[in-house]
Amino acid sequence: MAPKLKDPSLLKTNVCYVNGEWVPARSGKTFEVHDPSTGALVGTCPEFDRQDAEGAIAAASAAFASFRTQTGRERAKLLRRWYDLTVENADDLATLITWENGKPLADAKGEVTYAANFFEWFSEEAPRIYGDTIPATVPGNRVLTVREPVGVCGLITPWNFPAAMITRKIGPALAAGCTVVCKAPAETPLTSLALAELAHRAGVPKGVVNVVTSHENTVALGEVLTTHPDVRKVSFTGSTGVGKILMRQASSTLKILSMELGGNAPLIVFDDADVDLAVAGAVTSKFRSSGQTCVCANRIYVQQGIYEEFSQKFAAKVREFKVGHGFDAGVTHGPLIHDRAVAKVDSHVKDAEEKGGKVIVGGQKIPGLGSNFYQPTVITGMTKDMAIACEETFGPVAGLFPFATEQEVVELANAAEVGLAGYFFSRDLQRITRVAEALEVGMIGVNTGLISDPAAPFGGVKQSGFGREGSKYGIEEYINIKTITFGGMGKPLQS
Ligand SMILES: NC(=O)c1ccc[n+]([C@@H]2O[C@H](COP(=O)([O-])OP(=O)(O)OC[C@H]3O[C@@H](n4cnc5c(N)ncnc54)[C@H](O)[C@@H]3O)[C@@H](O)[C@H]2O)c1
Ligand SMILES: O=CCCC(=O)O
Repeated sequence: MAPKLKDPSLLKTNVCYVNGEWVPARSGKTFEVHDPSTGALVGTCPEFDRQDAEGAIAAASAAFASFRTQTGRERAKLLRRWYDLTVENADDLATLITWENGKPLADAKGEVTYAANFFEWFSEEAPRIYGDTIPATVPGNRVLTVREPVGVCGLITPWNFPAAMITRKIGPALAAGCTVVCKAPAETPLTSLALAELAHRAGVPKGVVNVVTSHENTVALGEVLTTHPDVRKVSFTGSTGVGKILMRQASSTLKILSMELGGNAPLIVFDDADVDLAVAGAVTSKFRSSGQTCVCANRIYVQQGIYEEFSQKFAAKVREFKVGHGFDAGVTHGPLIHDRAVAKVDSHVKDAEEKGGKVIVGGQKIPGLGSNFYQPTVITGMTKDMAIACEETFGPVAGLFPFATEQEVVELANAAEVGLAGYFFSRDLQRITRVAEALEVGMIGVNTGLISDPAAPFGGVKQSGFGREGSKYGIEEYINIKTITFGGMGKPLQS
C-alpha cells in the first residue's frame, strides 16, 4: 500500500519547478520512479531535455539581476522561512525519502533534520559576508574588497541523501545571492520537488530556485549545465568518474567548480583503542544507509593484537540488524538503491571469497525481501589484492584487514587514489596526532564513526574532489572577491 502524506500537495508528479511555476517537459515525456524496496511505482517525473534546461537557466539568469541586490538580512529571512517549513513538514519529507530511497524512516527523519540545518546554518551566514580594507603599497591608493555572488549555479546531486545533498548546496548559494538550477537525481527526484514546493511557500522569488528532472536525458542536461555561458558555477556531488566528465565539459567556459566525489574510507583500530567504542564507531560508519554514503568506512584495518576480539564483537553487532522495508517497525537497514548496486556488492563479496577471505556474517542477496536487498556482511582475512581494498563498495559489506604496525597501516590507508574521510581509534594522544596528520583525507573521525555536521567543513582531497560544503567555508564556494582601488586619496588635509 502506498504511504500517505499529511500534505498530499507535496507530492509533485509530472512537473518541475521553473521560474516559480510547476511545468511539464516540453515533449510531455516522463520517467518512472520506483520504490527500491518493493519495485512499486512511486510516481512519474518530467523528462526534461536541453531546451527545457536552457529555459531554467534563462529563468535563473533573469532572477539573478534582482536577487543579487537583496540584502544579506533579506536572504537570511527567506532561508529561515524555508528552514521552518522544512521542519514543519519533516514527516512528509521523511516519508518521501523512505519511499524513493528505501532508508528506514528513522534515518530519513534524521536526514531531514540534517538537511534543514543547512538552511538554518546558511541563513545565519547570509548577513555576514564581509569584505576587507587593505593597506595599499601604492601611495595615495586605498584598497577595499567586496564579496559578490558568483551568479547562476548548476547543482547536480545524488540519490543517497535526497534532501541533504541539495540543501547543502542551495543553502550557501542563496545565502551568497546566487540563483540555481538544480538537476535532481533520477532515482529520488520527488524529495527535491517537495523541497521546491516549500521554497515557493517560503516566498523565494521566482527564478531563484529551479529544480529540473531527467533520466534518459541526464547526460544532455549535464552538458547544458556545464557548458552554458550563463552558468558561472557547477557544484557536483556524485562519483569520481562522472565528476571528471563534468570537469572536462566545464573547462570550455572555465566555470568555478566544487566537486564532492567518491570515497574509500579507511577505518583503523589500533590495539590501544577502546575496543567496544571502536566496534560501535565502525558499525555506525560502515552501515549508515546500508553502506551507501560517501564517508562510509570501506576498509576496516584492525591491529593484530585485537583482531580476533574486534571481529567477534563487530560480527555480533551486525547480526542484530533487522533488514527490511524502511516503513516497517524495527527495521534498521533498508535495501540498496537498485540492482546494479546489488550486483557490485555481490561481486566484491565473491572477489574477497575467491582470494581467501572468510565470510563470517551474511554474504548473500535476500530475494525473499526483494531484488534490491543484500545481507549485511562481515568478511575476515582481507588482503590488499581484493576489490574492496581499492574500490568503493557503496554497500553493506565490512571487510576486516589485519595489520601489524602504524607505518604499514598508514601506507595502506593512503594507497587509495581518493581521500574523502578516514577514521581511527586509539587512546594514545601522540599516535592520534601523528596519524591524523599523516592520513591523506579531507575529514578524519578520531574515536568516532560519525563526522557529518553542518558546522564542520565537508569535502575531500585527491580524487575525492575539491571545495568544502557546510561550515563557515561552504559559502566561499559561491562568492567572488572584487577588489576596488581608489586612487589619489592620500592628499593632506586642506587648511
Ligand atoms: N563527496 C560527497 O559529498 C558525496 C556525497 C554523496 C555521494 N557521493 C558519491 O556518489 C557516488 C554515488 O552516487 P551515484 O552512483 O548516484 O553517482 P553518479 O555520479 O552516478 O550520479 C550522481 C548524480 O549525477 C548525475 N549524473 C550522472 N551522470 C551524469 C552526467 N554525465 N552528466 C550530468 N549528471 C550526471 C546523476 O543523475 C546523479 O544525479 C559514490 O561514489 C559516492 O561516494 C559523494
Ligand atoms: O554520502 C555522502 C554524504 C554523507 C554525509 O553528508 O554525511
